[in-house]
Amino acid sequence: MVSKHLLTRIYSMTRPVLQIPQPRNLCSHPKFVHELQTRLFSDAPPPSPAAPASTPPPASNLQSKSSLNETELKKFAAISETWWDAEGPFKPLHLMNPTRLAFIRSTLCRHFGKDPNSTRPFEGLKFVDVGCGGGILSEPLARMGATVTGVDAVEKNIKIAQLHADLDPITSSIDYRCTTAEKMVEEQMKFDAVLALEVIEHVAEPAEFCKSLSALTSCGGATLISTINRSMRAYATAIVIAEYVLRWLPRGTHDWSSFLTPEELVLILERASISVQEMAGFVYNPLTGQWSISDDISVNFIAYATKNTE
Ligand SMILES: C[S@@+](CC[C@H](N)C(=O)[O-])C[C@H]1O[C@@H](n2cnc3c(N)ncnc32)[C@H](O)[C@@H]1O
Ligand SMILES: [Mg+2]
Repeated sequence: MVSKHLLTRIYSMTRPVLQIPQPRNLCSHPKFVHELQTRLFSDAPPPSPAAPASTPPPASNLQSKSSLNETELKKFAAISETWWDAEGPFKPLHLMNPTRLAFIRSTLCRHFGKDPNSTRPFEGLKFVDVGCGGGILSEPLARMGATVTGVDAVEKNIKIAQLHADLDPITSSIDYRCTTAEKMVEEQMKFDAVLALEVIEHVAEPAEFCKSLSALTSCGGATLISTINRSMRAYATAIVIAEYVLRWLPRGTHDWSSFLTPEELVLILERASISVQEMAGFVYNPLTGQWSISDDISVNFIAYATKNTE
């Protein structure tokens, strides 16, 4: 286990050389709880009158509840052509895919009473892959028999996803759309399983986003969300090592302060009427170059949750 002290030393030694941004230390801020609540729940009550006057909430909290974060979307638009380059910026997702698919297959087969040994266990089920990017996840889900809708806010991603899916008759059935979860809620769309993998850390309003995911999930359906923990270890590995040392991802891909801890994710899902049933970590072994499922949720983690009945 890497100590916080050691990480701090590595950080202070490498920061001037690699020009790594300082993580915003929200935890030490006296109004941490309120700031966090404002960020997670835009309907959070104001701080108590006894507390010193705070600055007004950012404009985004006062305007629409759109999940779009233009700065984040520009990052993905800039690298959209590299989605299917297994050695490009999405290499970590390509490497992680078999492991996360194993978790999805196992939890969803249990949830829907399907045979995990079948080649097409998801036959007859409707899935939506929110923030599907180039379709790295949508395609194997379609191959496992699901009727898949893939949605992404970046038009270029959808074009790449469609082009790639059209190469195979099985995946060409995927319904790709350039839209958002909240717009699909307006269209009253429902799915047996709603998946948003590695997306929540890039959206504008995580709590509202979860409410949209919940509204898209049918009664008795399942929701799967994966993301990165807001931990010192995640800062050291997912940002410093992945972006600045190994340069797997373009610098600035991830903003540490946008990460959610597993506890925060459980809380915002609970408020969206979704109960987390199981969580697992994904850990990377640099010696084998492979990811595996683990109890260690300190960096990458996934939550399998079910929609509460009304
Ligand atoms: C890190 S990628 C993950 C892609 C895919 N889910 C996977 O794991 O292979 C994040 C994706 O979310 C998309 N995205 C970001 N914000 C979004 C939003 N508010 N609504 C829909 N898609 C969004 C980005 O365009 C990008 O393709
Ligand atoms: Mg990410």
